Amino acid sequence: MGAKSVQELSMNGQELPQNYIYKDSDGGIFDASLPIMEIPIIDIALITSPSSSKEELEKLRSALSFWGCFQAMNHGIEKTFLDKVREVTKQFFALPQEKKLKYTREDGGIEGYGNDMIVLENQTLDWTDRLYLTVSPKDQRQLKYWPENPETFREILHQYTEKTEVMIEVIFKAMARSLSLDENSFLDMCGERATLVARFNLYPPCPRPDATLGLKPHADGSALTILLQDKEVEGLQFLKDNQWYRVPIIPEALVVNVGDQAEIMSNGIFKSPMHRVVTNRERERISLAMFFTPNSDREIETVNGLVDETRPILYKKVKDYCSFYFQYYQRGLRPIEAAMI
Ligand SMILES: O=C(O)CCC(=O)C(=O)O
Ligand SMILES: [Fe+2]
Repeated sequence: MGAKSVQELSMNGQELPQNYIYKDSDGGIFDASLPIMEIPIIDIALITSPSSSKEELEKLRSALSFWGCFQAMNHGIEKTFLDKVREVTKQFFALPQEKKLKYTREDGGIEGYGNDMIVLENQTLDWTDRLYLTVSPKDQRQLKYWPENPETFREILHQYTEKTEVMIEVIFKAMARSLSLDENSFLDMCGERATLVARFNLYPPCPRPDATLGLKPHADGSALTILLQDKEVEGLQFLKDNQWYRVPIIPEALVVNVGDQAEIMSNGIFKSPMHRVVTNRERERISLAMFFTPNSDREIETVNGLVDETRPILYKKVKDYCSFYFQYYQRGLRPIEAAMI
């Protein structure tokens, strides 16, 4: 890692480096008392079978068209297991710095442990350290970046991967059914070797929550993202009609959001929502995002059945979307705009 980790900066308690500060933040826009979001709650058990509850499917369609996200409950992953995932995440970041450096991201690489990647001069940096790992397909795992400490880290991540994959399949099938499409429409387009990437995020306490962001505003480049939030510390916010909303914590729930590639596949019916993470002066926050992304050699386009005279096609075909994603992200631009017709 070139620069110091955010964790080290946080522990030093010195003046914040200038490149973490938003010059136009105007004091206080990030930690203003924003409204709490009335984020829809979807019962996954009710959308699992082909004979799913019509009502719950309609709720899903409406949640993803309005907000682009929901809290998943009753998803089949034990509460105690989610706690274990949070625990190993915290334990990893709590290791002494020299132990974590073993997993450091290489220059020009994406996987591994590090802080915000610098792709632009004058970029405002995110107040976060992260560990980024491809978890599926299995033969794509680069185990040299997988922590061996805490001892159970790898096994828990492996199990969490399998559970998340089951959930993603259920959700994608239900999304298709909610639009009266064949249930495999979206999954088939993603391909058999779709990628699942785990991003563990640590947001250390920050002396200037008024002028820094844990994560700058962005929409995910994935098709779908499953997020495990910190159990106690809030920070995630979604944007809707120019207003930011705080996401409430439900410890046993997982936050699911549409990514740009599912917005494209659904011809814009499902929205890939803008979101950001604010920092906290006193407490650190962790989260784990699982990004489900079509294989990079797949052409992604609007699926059959979602284009007609009233709804013309909105997006071009895209391929290897994530390869240009970061350049846009760091400029504060939306990569999906490059795909708009
Ligand atoms: O930490 C969070 O709550 C959100 C993380 C996120 O949006 C991401 O990793 O893309
Ligand atoms: Fe995100």
